[in-house]
Amino acid sequence: MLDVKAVTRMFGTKAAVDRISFTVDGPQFVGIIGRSGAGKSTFLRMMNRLTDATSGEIRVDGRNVLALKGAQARAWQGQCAMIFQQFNLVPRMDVASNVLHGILNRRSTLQTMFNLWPRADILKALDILDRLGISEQAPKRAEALSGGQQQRVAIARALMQDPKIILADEPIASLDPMNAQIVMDALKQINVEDGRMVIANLHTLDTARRYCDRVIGMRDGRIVFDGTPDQLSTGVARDIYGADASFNESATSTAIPADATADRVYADAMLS
Ligand SMILES: Nc1ncnc2c1ncn2[C@@H]1O[C@H](COP(=O)(O)OP(=O)(O)OP(=O)(O)O)[C@@H](O)[C@H]1O
Repeated sequence: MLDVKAVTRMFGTKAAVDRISFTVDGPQFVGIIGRSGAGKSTFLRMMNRLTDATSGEIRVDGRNVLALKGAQARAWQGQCAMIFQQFNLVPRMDVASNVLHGILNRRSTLQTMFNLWPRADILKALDILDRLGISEQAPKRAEALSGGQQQRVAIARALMQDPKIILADEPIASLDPMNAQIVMDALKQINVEDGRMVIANLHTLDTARRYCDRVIGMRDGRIVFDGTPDQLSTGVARDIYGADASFNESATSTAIPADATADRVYADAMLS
């Protein structure tokens, strides 16, 4: 489904991403970890075509999305929706309109100017907000919501595009542990229930271990680990982060309570 082949991005003489290759066969939840500057954001931005690659290919269902131009590139951006650490909502606009803006590029300028949305789209937006547990926030301004709620609005806006792939660049880095867990649960739910691939840059090991099917570790633009959460030992993590023997995992933790009860509730929710 996804085939990343020798993708490189140079900034001057420095390779921010250096010939990375990997394949993902199904709709997995993939976490990318690594210290600041490892190249994680640059990779996601290339995949979404916000940044051009210097060389390489990213094939999705056989098509090299890095070669798409103009309208085709914009259509691809709709199929791999991106969510960001800082939510990127329009703060003074109501929540429902923010969600509807996910399909802005499918509408005429006139419709947009008069804020005219087809009834079916409005109902779809409300359904998505309901699914994410925030439908009662629909009429409020986005800026009036908590960070966790705003990130769920951003996820709703992404879902409005009906994307195949969701790219999440440090989606919980600005959130407290409780909201971080709610947002990660929402992403996992979308991954499992809808079969959409999620690729998330994560800054904490415990989150990667808990939510991902597969973890890719980057260091200095290269992939230095590619495996399952079980294989992500402290020694491997130390390598990825380029740390010495004093490396302490808790330094990369958001301290989301990972106790047995929370895990069980989550597993039950997934199975029901
Ligand atoms: N527009 C740019 N111009 C020049 N250098 C850049 C640019 N964007 C990124 N870089 C450099 O590329 C390297 C990778 O940056 P990138 O943001 O992808 O890393 P990251 O792993 O996402 O880190 P962080 O978690 O801090 O965002 C860094 O050395 C960064 O300084």
